[in-house]
Amino acid sequence: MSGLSVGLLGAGAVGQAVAGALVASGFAADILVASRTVEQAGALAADLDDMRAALGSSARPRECLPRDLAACHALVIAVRARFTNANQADVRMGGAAANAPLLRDIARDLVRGHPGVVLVVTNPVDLMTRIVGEHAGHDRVYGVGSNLDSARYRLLLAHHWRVPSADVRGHVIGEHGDHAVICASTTTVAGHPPPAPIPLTQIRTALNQRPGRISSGIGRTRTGPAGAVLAALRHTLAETDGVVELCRPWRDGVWLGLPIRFQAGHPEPCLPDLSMEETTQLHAAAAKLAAAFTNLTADPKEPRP
Ligand SMILES: NC(=O)c1ccc[n+]([C@@H]2O[C@H](COP(=O)([O-])OP(=O)(O)OC[C@H]3O[C@@H](n4cnc5c(N)ncnc54)[C@H](O)[C@@H]3O)[C@@H](O)[C@H]2O)c1
Repeated sequence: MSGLSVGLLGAGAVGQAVAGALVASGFAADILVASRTVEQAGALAADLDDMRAALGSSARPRECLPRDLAACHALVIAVRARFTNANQADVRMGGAAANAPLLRDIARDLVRGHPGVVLVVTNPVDLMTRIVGEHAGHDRVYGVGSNLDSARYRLLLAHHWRVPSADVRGHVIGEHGDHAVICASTTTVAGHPPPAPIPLTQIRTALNQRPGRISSGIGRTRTGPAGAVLAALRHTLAETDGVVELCRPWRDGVWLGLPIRFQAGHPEPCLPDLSMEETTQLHAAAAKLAAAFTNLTADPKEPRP
């Protein structure tokens, strides 16, 4: 058990799964939960306490007000504004207008001056992470999403080739959404080029359909994202060295998913060599995110930082 404290804002599906993973893994000593209401936060803290007692874990979960998250080593933002998502395609973008003002307020009230790492989960995560990073003027803000896409990609390929998923190396970068870029040209299996061409269309379709398939069966995706948050915490808080795909600033101020190499918590982007097609796709993702961000900030309700 480390002496780390992790603050969680948002006690919904993802927040619950992240909190459960934190208690079960023993990653953090203190787990602080805040949400839209103190009742929600208190209910999750009580449920986590039951888990802690059943497991004999020494983690200390407790509810708090959002302002009490200010001193945590890491703050995980998994809130979602109330809205109905009418998007059939580009589903994550459907939350942009509703979530942006909420994230801007959180950036101003909680993230500005926060001493620790800040992980943003709220979708569309590349836009929301940029809002938080820019409005707070905080340089340790990361968005979680491309590492989940990458984990799913490696898993799908491992199933396809019937190899252990740990043998598959490869990244999904760019947007955590419809403009995700599969880095097929640098994907390897057990350190070698793939045994056969990657069935890109099939894999892309499976990646696109996976969240919807999970949500239609169990309501929301939750434990997959929780795993991605925990992996991000381990790297950003210097518990593990290695590469993880997270949303960070790229070119011209655009934030998108990139492989980041962490050494003792220090981040260094490490973009692999891209084929011409992958380069074109990454630029298209950046152009889409830049335009979407401009649209959001052009809204008079969403002033520029
Ligand atoms: N980046 C990823 O990989 C990924 C994966 C899954 C979900 N998500 C996103 O994460 C977000 C959360 O998803 P969910 O399924 O947990 O949603 P949810 O609706 O189940 O939970 C959202 C929680 O946020 C709380 N909340 C709302 N406004 C708040 C405020 N002002 N202060 C504090 N808490 C507030 C709500 O009370 C609720 O508990 C969504 O935007 C979702 O799209 C991202």
